[in-house]
Amino acid sequence: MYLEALKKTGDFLTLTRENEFDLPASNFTLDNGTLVEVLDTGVIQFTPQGNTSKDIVLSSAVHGNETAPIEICDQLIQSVIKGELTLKQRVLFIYGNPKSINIANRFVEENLNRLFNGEHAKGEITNPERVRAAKLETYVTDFFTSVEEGRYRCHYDLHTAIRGSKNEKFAVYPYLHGKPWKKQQLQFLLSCGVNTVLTMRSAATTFSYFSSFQFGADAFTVELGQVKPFGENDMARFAKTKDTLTALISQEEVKYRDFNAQDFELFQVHRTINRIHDEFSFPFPDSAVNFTGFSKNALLATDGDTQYFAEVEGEAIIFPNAKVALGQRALLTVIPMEINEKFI
Ligand SMILES: O=C(O)CCC(=O)N[C@@H](CCC(=O)O)C(=O)O
Ligand SMILES: [Zn+2]
Repeated sequence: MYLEALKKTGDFLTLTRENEFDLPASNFTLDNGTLVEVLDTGVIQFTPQGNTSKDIVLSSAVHGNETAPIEICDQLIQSVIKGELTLKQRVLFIYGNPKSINIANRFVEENLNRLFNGEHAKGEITNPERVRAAKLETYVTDFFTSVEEGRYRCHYDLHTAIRGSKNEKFAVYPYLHGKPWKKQQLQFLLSCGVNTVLTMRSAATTFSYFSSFQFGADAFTVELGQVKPFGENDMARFAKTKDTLTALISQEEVKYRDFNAQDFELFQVHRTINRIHDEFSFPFPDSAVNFTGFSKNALLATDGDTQYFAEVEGEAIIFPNAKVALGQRALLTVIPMEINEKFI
């Protein structure tokens, strides 16, 4: 069995990579009383001894080539198992797509982050990502619902972006269906080094939307920088994120700075452009970074015979990707947004 090696090294990432699709469940208890439960490959749950008030999900490798978040979670998991970091809260760590880590690709057959909130079960298709999405939904559901109601829930799904970005770190706030946005969450993000937030205006099939919508968790997709292979991440650039996550899981209550609207750049999604045709292109080069703004009426994308033009002065591009599967999101555009009374 793998437990003896895991207890010694804390290296759950290697264990996950050696078992791309399945790993038998097992558990053990650390000297400090924390229960460690391996639920599956890439899924490990920690329950500290004594009272806890928060249920925290930290996911990475939903896209396998986004390595910096994987390295951050690897460091956190290792220090917990080695007894160097004592938890004060329940935590579920998830490496989303182990096989895609090994092949250093965004996904194996289908983008995992388009399969949550039940999307994995639609249609006749079966593939590794659909199977995994169903399992991950179950693990998260059990994690949030196996304890008494009313506890605090959050889920930070950590990513890095394909392109460079004017604003290096930014977070996607899933659509809240009219519920208020939380200033305290902006403060948490700022402490992570993330001062830029995009608010979504519609439901999605992302992992963060799933936890937000189904469980009322404070949930975000957090973009921490640009995609790089293992060994090429400058981990100093992620120190604030790692320190803030460490505090979140190892303290009873974390104090953030007082809220100041000027610390943030907020955007709202203006529109989503899906790729419908094989012939889909952007007029800008691959070097064009996220948050590049366009003049009103400038061409943004061409899909078959349809041309999309900027509708608003300064409309800015996020996640342009002309190679997505047909029917999927090829571009988001955003416009600035004020912090108003809908933030509490
Ligand atoms: O850089 C890119 O093109 C994609 C980076 C990435 O994986 N972003 C997430 C955002 C999810 C969300 O909208 O909350 C994704 O596309 O899945
Ligand atoms: Zn990603």
